[in-house]
Amino acid sequence: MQFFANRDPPASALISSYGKHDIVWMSNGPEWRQLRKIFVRKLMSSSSLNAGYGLRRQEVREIVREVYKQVGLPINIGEQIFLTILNVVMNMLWGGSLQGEDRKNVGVEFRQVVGEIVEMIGKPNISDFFPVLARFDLQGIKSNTKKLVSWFDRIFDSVIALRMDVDVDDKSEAKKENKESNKDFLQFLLELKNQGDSKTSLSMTQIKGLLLDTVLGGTDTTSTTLEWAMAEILKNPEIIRKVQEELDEVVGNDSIVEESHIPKLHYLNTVLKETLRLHPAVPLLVPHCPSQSCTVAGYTIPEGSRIFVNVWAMQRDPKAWENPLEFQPERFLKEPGKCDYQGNNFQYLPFGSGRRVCAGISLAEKLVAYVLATLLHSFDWKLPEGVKLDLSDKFGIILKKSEPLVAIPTARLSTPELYN
Ligand code: HEM
Repeated sequence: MQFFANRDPPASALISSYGKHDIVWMSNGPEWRQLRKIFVRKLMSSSSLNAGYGLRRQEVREIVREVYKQVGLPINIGEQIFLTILNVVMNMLWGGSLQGEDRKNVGVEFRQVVGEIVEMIGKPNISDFFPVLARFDLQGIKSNTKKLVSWFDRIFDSVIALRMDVDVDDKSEAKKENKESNKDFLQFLLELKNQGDSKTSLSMTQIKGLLLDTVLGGTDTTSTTLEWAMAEILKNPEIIRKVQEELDEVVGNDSIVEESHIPKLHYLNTVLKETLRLHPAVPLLVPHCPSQSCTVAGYTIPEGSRIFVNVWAMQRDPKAWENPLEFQPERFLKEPGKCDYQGNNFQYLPFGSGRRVCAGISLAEKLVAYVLATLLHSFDWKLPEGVKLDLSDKFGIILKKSEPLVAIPTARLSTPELYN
């Protein structure tokens, strides 16, 4: 329903969206359509995703090398996965990634700042419920969010300044040609800013809004989903056996997983669907806001209300799902077409539905499956001695595990060269 395509950002999100100059929080209208079109066409089209495979592959090989170095030791899986996803996202945005010591040190700081911003956006804020109190910022949510966003702002300023410097210095034909074929998202956005007409031009604020959307929307969601998937798999030895059997059949244990294998990994794909059913990364979606009063199932929804769609509860509803609390990937094998990620079935909406459906589904689907397949194909996993698996969650706009998942990897491929 198009009435529901609006947003009503809380005070914290007004800051993290540079004043609604981004895709996630901007109201439905021509400016939002333009930003979303740029994002989807430039970053999420099949040709862009195919062109970016080399970079994703490089980062996935890096996590394999990192984990291999720590075989036999307990590792924080969510942290490792976050660093990989962050590098993939940064590569797409401005062609940079964190390597060596920075991968760990700066990457961990990034994770902390992303986590804190997400926490500020999800935290109930008195200023949102009683606008007369907004200027007092009683819980310090606005001032905290400002501090966190300025951390990102400094990074964006420095990559943008560097890019502009390079542009001024370097106008040679060869370099221009090279740049044309390797244009990353930032380059494309800066060109739109400089060359676009009044309809297509972008402001610097919108550019930063798009960068922050991609970092915030793309990293914590995907890495949290992967951490849940690994936790559910570790709890169910029969599931890990089936996934590895399929991997050995499709990939073989003298070879490495490639993204082209993913469509053939039917069982693994159902494991991901089931993970997103029980642990939807964004359990209440991003709040919607009807642009006019309307009636839904006999209830009047007044214009301007803030609507939370509880997909967490819908995806556990016993009227819609058999044994809803059990992790049973097979349920998706019975009717493979029944639940897609586009929100066509209202019992299953992990990415939302309609106009404001997640703009990053095509990347999320590829990346999550590729990382999970690689981790389970390259390693066996077990919990440290005496540790009990904890599957409780922590409320927030992103539904995270309350305790980080720590597990011990063992190598399972035929030769050490496959870990290079
Ligand atoms: C498993 C991973 C992911 C999940 C579960 C997820 C889920 C969601 C959900 C539920 C929404 C809100 C939909 C609504 O309000 O109806 C959303 C919006 C959005 N997501 Fe994702 N997401 C994921 C990954 C990504 C990635 C990788 C990116 C980009 C790199 C991304 C970018 C966005 C953007 C830009 C929006 C705002 C769309 C709009 O308001 O028009 N997401 N996502």
